[in-house]
Amino acid sequence: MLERAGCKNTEAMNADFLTTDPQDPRFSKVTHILLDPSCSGSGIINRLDYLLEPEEETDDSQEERLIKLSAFQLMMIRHAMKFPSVQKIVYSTCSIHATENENVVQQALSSAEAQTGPFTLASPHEVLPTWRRRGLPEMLANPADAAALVRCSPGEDATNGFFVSCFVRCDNSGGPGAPEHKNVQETPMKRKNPEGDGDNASKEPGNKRKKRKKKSGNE
Ligand SMILES: C[S@@+](CC[C@H](N)C(=O)[O-])C[C@H]1O[C@@H](n2cnc3c(N)ncnc32)[C@H](O)[C@@H]1O
Repeated sequence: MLERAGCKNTEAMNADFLTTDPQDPRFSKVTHILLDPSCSGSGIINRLDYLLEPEEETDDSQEERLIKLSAFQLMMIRHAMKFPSVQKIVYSTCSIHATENENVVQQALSSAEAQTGPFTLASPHEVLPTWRRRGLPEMLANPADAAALVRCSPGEDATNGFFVSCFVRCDNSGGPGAPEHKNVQETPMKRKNPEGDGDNASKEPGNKRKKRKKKSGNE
């Protein structure tokens, strides 16, 4: 796949990212990390879904699965933040659930690794600025951060459901490289309805569509 994409300066590794040592000299020049980890895949619209019998999945079991996935996703971001030269980390999912999206981003921003980096969200003008649908403000400690997040809503954006965020290491000095806002707030998680009950989420057809066969993740 890398070859087909024309990548010339890449080396594929078959390894568990969480077991890689950020201090390994091989990674000392890693400046950018693209993290697209396993997720629920709830944003993927399968046009053949209607042929399958919906599998009963209780709200509790779905919630439990999302919580497990989000804990893993958060671990991946926190691990990425430990790489000494990393300047930019893009975290994406093909999930429509705030549990795997805004909530993970919020927890990552409040993590010890983000404070140490320090890392914050890239400014909205650096993250697909012309894309209209942004994150869910009501799921974030600082609602203004929603503008830095990108959402794609199946059925509304002619796409599958997708979510993109971008963490950047900020300049501690407050100099030209410093981002406009810092992520120093603790996380008052708004998780009563983690699937997003705000303006954008309530319009997401993916939240309403019929239950799909349970998958372990979109791997
Ligand atoms: C959503 S898919 C990525 C799809 C990829 N971006 C593409 O376009 O083909 C998630 C991938 O993360 C891999 N993955 C899950 N846990 C991992 C880990 N701990 N270390 C490395 N890769 C992992 C899965 O095997 C899977 O290939």
